[in-house]
Amino acid sequence: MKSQASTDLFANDSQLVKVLLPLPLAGPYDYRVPPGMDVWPGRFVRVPFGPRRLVGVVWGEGGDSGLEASRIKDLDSVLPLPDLPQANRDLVDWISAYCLAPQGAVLRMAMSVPAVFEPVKPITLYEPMEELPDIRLTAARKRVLTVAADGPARPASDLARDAGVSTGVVTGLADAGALKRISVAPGGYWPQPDPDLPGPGLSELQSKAALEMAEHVKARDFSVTLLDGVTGSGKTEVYFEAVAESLRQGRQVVVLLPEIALSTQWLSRFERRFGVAPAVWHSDLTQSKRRDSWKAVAEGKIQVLVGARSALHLPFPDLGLIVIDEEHDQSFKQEEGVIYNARDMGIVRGRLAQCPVILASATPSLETVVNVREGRFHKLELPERHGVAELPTIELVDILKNSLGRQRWISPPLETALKETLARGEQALLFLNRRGYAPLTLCDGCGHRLECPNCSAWLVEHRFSKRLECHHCGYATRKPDDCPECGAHDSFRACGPGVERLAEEVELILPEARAELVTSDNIYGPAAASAFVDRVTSGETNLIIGTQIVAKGYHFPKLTLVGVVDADLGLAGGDLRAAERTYQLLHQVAGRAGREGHKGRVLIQSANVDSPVMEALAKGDRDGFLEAESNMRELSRMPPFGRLAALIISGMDEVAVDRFCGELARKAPRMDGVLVLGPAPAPMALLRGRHRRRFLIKADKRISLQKLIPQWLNQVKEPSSVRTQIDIDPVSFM
Ligand SMILES: Nc1ncnc2c1ncn2[C@@H]1O[C@H](COP(=O)(O)OP(=O)(O)OP(=O)(O)O)[C@@H](O)[C@H]1O
Ligand SMILES: [Zn+2]
Repeated sequence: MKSQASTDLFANDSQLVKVLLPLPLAGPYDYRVPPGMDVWPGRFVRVPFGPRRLVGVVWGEGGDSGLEASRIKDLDSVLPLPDLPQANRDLVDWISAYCLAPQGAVLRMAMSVPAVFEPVKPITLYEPMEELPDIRLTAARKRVLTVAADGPARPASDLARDAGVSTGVVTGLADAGALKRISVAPGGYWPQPDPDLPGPGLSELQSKAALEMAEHVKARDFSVTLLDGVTGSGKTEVYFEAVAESLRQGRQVVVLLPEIALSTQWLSRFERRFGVAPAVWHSDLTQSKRRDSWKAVAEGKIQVLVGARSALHLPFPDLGLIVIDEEHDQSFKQEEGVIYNARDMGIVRGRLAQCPVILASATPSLETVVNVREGRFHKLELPERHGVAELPTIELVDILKNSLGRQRWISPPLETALKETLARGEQALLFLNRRGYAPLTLCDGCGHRLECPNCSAWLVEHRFSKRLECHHCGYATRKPDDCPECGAHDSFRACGPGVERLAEEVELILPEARAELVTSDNIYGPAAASAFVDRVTSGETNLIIGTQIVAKGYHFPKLTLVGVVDADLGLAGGDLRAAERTYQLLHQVAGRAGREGHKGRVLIQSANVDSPVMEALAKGDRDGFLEAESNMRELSRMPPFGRLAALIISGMDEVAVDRFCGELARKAPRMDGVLVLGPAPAPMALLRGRHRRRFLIKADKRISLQKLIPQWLNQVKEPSSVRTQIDIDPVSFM
């Protein structure tokens, strides 16, 4: 096989290569390179696979598969695409080995856009003629010509939109010879961000942090830096300077953000700093947009891309910087398919690509804090809010003492604070991390609870959509008139609050408030998110009632009060990180208050006001809290001081699942430094109709779970009706 650099021809024309296909297969397959075809590792190739033709990636030299020569098939063709870069291929191998996922399943994440690999139809663009023919010019036509005059060749639809005319006007101008038609391969238009536009004047501390990060970028070497700054300290503005430095170096940047589809304020801030919007990557994009973006990344035309965790797998040929914003966020963990953590794999990607990684957070994860403490990561601190803004005061409201009225969830102190805030013309946020009207509906007659038929979960009432929904599998049904258990009529009672029910209470106590519900049910894409931002900024909305989607990132100058309705919600499950996560979420949401000029106030309603997490929140003692958490984890040898993995065994046939679990339990590794817990029914013992059992494997740091687990699983044959999922470093214990 030829390497990209060398052009030596092999004497043997029938050389073999390994090709990895984006299928959940263990490894690559051998193929023969037909005479005259030129391939090397990283090339995208089309190959026969059974009756199908599939696109895969040349992974290396073949020939050790032991297959008979006659059974090895020829490569079909080479695709006219840039190579999948070495760092991406290394990342596939790394994730596969670390997460114990089939290589092909990992590759599929890098090839998630099928349209990239299909032949493309050219599209027509329009640009002005050098000389205008003598034609009749209507106002509409003039507008189109003005728009076309400044800018690149564009599709008719773009010109029509910018000129405020129909596309017919554009094509009419082309027919009349006033615009030139050019036919090009689709690819989109990628304006380049300008690093040298004047940024905001940074404070001394901000500049110091920015300079240091820029130095890491200049070094063109792997490093990890935690940008640890309080909410509203300007972390974004500061890491933008590292982005600017990478742009000056002519190298690409990827920024991972949770909930990118909702981050309209981030996008406009980027545009203010760099003159143009960045490329974005998330699941809301159309197929053609995804195809264009994928290709533009591969061709180096996209300089800065911001996206959800899947952006990590895009084929950046020359990555100069990786930023992981809100690094502590649990949504970086992918829980389906290949189970991996994009924060951790982002760091691996940085090492493989030899580029710096910046982690930004006001509430860094314990893992990251320990990595800083042990000297593996650098740390830069921004201990103050930008400008005159101060951190808000945080008060706990003991709901055991401030008894709530029947069917009421807003305590008297919170009610008073809300009234005062709105009366001053300021804004408030009521936070309750629960969608819908009520989390539980039960029959007053017999106590029967409405449950999902496919999951171990209660059905959640949604009054606006007039349905009962399962938040785990999406099952939805109308609320029955009669109890299916005892037949009582109209006997259902809603138990507990969701945000919809809170909105009802707000209407009762604050009828004048201009309240708005913000949950993933009503704000689900960029357009809805930016309309929401506009309503708050303009003051049309003065009271936000929202779930965790409003907890982070937003910056509303007049928002001065945050009320947390039920601070204990996240503590219920009691898993390893329940307290840490609660701290992070509540601190983030508290951080929305008082971000500009007006002092902020936060009221946290809890039945556990004496718990360490609530006390730490009220005192603003993040480091003390983390220290105590860290000590506890160290004592119990839990991550990051020990290793943890979970096995989730599931299937439709409960007996088969239990039998398989029993066999696994008998073969479970018994050795020093390893503890296997389970099998136990998962908290979600039934999910989408599948019965689920869990094993937890806890081990000392010196032990490789990547060796131990396959050795264990290989001793027991998995029945075809059962599925085993491996979750290394689990964050969800459901
Ligand atoms: N030097 C500066 N000059 C002007 N505006 C600034 C400066 N630094 C920060 N800001 C503004 O202050 C606000 C808060 O900054 P930013 O959102 O970057 O903070 P953050 O640290 O990311 O906060 P959070 O963690 O709460 O999201 C933004 O509106 C930002 O534009
Ligand atoms: Zn369900």
